[in-house]
Parts: sequence; structure tokens; C-alpha cells
Amino acid sequence: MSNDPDRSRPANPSVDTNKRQDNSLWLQMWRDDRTEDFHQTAVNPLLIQYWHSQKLKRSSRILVPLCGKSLDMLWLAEQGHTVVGIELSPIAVKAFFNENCLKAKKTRNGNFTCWQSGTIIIWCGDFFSLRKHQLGHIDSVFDRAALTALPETIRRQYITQLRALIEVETGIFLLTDEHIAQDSQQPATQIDSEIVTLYAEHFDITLTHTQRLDPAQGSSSEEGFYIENKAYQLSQRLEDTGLFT
Ligand SMILES: C[S@@+](CC[C@H](N)C(=O)[O-])C[C@H]1O[C@@H](n2cnc3c(N)ncnc32)[C@H](O)[C@@H]1O
Repeated sequence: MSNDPDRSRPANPSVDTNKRQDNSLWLQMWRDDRTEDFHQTAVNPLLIQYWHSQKLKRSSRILVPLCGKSLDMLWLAEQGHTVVGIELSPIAVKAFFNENCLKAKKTRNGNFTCWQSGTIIIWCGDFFSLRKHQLGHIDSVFDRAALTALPETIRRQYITQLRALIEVETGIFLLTDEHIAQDSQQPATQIDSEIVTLYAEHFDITLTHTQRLDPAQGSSSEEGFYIENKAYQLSQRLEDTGLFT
């Protein structure tokens, strides 16, 4: 499932060094305006297709970790939800509000600057430093290119932090782009082994959608690989929370 932007990173520095390096890399990417590999110029079609199967109330609060300047946040707000994004780069946050002609109010909160326009709130700062009391109640998480943006060494910590920020009943709608070797025998209906490793301990995992992109469709996978888009619904198991003992 590896999808992080810099595969030339050293394989095994300590997690903290790796996080610092990764943050610098993302901040530089935004300064250089190199966002074409991940920023989508339209709302994600799988979000539109599958979001409502969660049957959330319109008033739900949705967490969008590592949100960039994603237009998906606008669509979620249009569904009546309050959207709570978290993004490291102030350039990305400013671009989101400016490009969508939204006037935002900025307030300082600890190491974060909190930008708000109507029902869209973006916390600008490091996801790993955010605390639950800052964020408030969260009903669902939308993760597109957040888990997969991080180096593999940090992904477990991402999930620990995500669980610390949400409620026991909060579900996650996760979209991934998996890079599959063309000679792989893996069936399209298979849950990615890294998703199992990372989430199965605490979550029930449902694969809701798989779409294999033909390399001829212009997908940007490396030679010898194709991309498979997958949508997962993750539900935390209540017995892990101590509610059923
Ligand atoms: C691959 S992009 C995806 C953005 C967005 N989810 C989308 O679909 O367009 C990953 C984003 O995560 C941000 N990011 C990376 N590490 C972060 C961190 N530790 N805290 C907050 N944001 C982070 C990057 O600046 C970048 O905008």
C-alpha cells in the first residue's frame, strides 16, 4: 500500500527523526507548490458514492486528518456536517480558504492556529501534537491520502493518535490507492495486508469498493505496477473499549 511521497527516505531512523523529516518534506512541498500528485481538482467520486452508507446525522462532526486543501471538505460541509480538518502547512490552509472564496477567522490555540469559516474548521499544526480536548466530539473520520501519505514507520503511531482523538463509536471511512505488481495473484476483493496489520486489532474492517485502474487510463503508477483504489469502512470494536467486559 506504500504511497508516501519520498521513498528515498532512510529505511529506519527513529520514529521522531522520521516525523521531523517528514514534516519538513511536506512543508517544502507546499512552499514549492508541488501538490499535483495528490491534490484532486474535483470532489472524490468514492466519497460521493459511499459516504451516505454510514447513515450519519447531517449535524455530525467529521474529522479530516492531514486535509491539505481538499475540496472533499466543501462537499462534506454541503451535506450539513461540521468539518474539522488538520493540516501542517499554513500555505495549504490559506489556499483552501482563499481558493474557495471563504473568509476565515483565525485564533491561536496552543501550538495550533485554528481557522474557521462557517462549519469548516481547520487546525493548522502537527496532527501528532493535537489533543482531544482541543478537537471536541467527532462522529466520523474521512481519511483520503492521510494514512498513506505518511512513511510506513509512522503509520502505527498515526492510528494510536487517531484513536486518542475520536470516540469509541466513531467510524473511519478510508480511501487508499494500492500499488499492485502486475503479476500479483492477489484477488481484488482482498483487504490489503498492511490495513489488516494496522487496524484489525481494534477495528472491524469492511472493504466496500475496489477498482483496478488500467495503466492505459493514465494512472501514474510505477512501471510493472497498477493502482487499485479501495474504500474501507472501519468500526471500532466495542469490546476493545472496555464497554463490554
Ligand atoms: C497526500 S496529502 C493529502 C491531502 C488531502 N487529504 C487530500 O486528499 O488532498 C497529505 C497532507 O498531509 C499533510 N501532513 C503531513 N504530515 C502532517 C502532520 N504531521 N500533521 C498535519 N498534516 C500533515 C501534508 O502537508 C499534506 O497536505
